[in-house]
Amino acid sequence: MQTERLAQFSKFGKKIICIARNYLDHAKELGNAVPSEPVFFLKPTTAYLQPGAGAIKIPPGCSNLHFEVELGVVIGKPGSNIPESTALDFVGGYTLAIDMTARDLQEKAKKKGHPWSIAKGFDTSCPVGHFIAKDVIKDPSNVHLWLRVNEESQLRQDGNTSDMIFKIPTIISYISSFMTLEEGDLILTGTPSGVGPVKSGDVITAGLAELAEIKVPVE
Ligand SMILES: O=C([O-])CC(=O)C(=O)O
Ligand SMILES: [Mg+2]
Repeated sequence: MQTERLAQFSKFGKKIICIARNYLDHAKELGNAVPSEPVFFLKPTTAYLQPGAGAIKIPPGCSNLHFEVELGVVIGKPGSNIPESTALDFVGGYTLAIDMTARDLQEKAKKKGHPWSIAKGFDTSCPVGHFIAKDVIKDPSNVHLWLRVNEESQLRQDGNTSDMIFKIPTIISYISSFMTLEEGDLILTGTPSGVGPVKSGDVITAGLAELAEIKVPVE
């Protein structure tokens, strides 16, 4: 049964494709230009940190590790050159994901024009929640995304997918014009503002409205 197979998306290891700068406030907070078409990068599947599977491990040489809470879209069937009009048919479900980023290593790479592979793709850089069946999220372009550090009363990230610059159909259509999407691929749709650093001993709690919540320690 497809739902059972998709529920294992983070174990059968397909692509993790991440959209960058998809929220105006986040592009601004890091001083980045607002993109005129989607910008994306990849994480290896070894970046997955399964729910409850332990801690985020700070990569070597990183002293500024940032969290980025994001809505993850799990692809349900293969496709390439997918038109926007049918793109949502390729969505198999959703998940909550954190795009952990070694911000200092990313800044260094940006300055040199180097790829972001280490900054974004180190082991444990993609903590995920459980699979959320497609019909549970009726409107993926209106979902509350939030993130808290430790027991702080103030949320660090408190956004809504309604603020995405490029919506899910555009993202799927654009990616699939270059790369065939496969069942079990995960697309991270970008982070809202409020990204910031965590250190060893912190605990990140993040959620998608009341639909999903994950608690991940940093080590
Ligand atoms: O590192 C960044 O700011 C790009 C990114 O992943 C995002 O916007 O979600
Ligand atoms: Mg991100």
